[in-house]
Amino acid sequence: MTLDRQPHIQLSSEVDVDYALLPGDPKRVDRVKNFLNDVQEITYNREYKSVIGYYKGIKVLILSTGIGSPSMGIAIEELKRVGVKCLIRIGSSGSLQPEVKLGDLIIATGAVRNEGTSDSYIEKGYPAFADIELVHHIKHAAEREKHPHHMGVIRSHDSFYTDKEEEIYEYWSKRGVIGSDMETSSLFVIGRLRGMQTASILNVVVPCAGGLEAGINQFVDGDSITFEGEKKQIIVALEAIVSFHKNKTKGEA
Ligand SMILES: O=P(O)(O)O[C@H]1O[C@H](CO)[C@@H](O)[C@H]1O
Ligand SMILES: O=c1cc[nH]c(=O)[nH]1
Repeated sequence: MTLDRQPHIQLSSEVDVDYALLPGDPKRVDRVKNFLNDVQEITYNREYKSVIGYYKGIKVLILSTGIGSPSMGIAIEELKRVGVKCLIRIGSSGSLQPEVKLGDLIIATGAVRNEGTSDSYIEKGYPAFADIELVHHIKHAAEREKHPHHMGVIRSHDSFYTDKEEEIYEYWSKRGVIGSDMETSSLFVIGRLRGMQTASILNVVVPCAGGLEAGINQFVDGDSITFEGEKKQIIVALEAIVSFHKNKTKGEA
């Protein structure tokens, strides 16, 4: 794989794939493998681990993007250069509303741009919002799975441990924001600017009332509720790709 090999993700256009799932954690890439056929491990450079496989006959790339928006931004740019068209983040998140429970899924329709990476591209007035067509397919897939899910605006941030975290969470919670992560807003903004279709499905691993460290530690240790949420998030993302693809290619045959 040397032709136009990208410096960080270490992939080239030889991957020849339209769809990518983007977890943050490289370990999640291995867990997605269980849902795919004909899996091929491709690269592992820095935080970027990639595999390719097939789900119901459709070729899908899984690439981890690490923690935070700078590494997400790099991944998007390099994926664009190798020809990927459609990106779905499968991330973990905190809840900002009591009805959004551990292991529930959040389908982000938009995201508050509290990260700095998208600012290096375009002024804050530019909205971070998901591709409506993809969201439609994700919503229907989540309904078919009968898994609790919530649609709404989330907040993407750059830090966990400032002196104002409680105030910040309360501020956005009161304004109806339902969850928080670190990459969704940059995915929506940079992806849109580069003409890609993007969406984000988040598995809630930190409860609304707090307990950040405990929540993330339990998820790392394989807590059953949040691991079930992760499985559902993977199935929903893959099923959404299948129906999106069918709809796109309808009438082409
Ligand atoms: O589990 P992932 O997808 O990495 O997502 C969340 O987890 C990390 C922080 O613990 C951040 O990347 C955040 O967005
Ligand atoms: O607030 C939170 C909780 C979990 N993960 C995040 O990125 N943010």
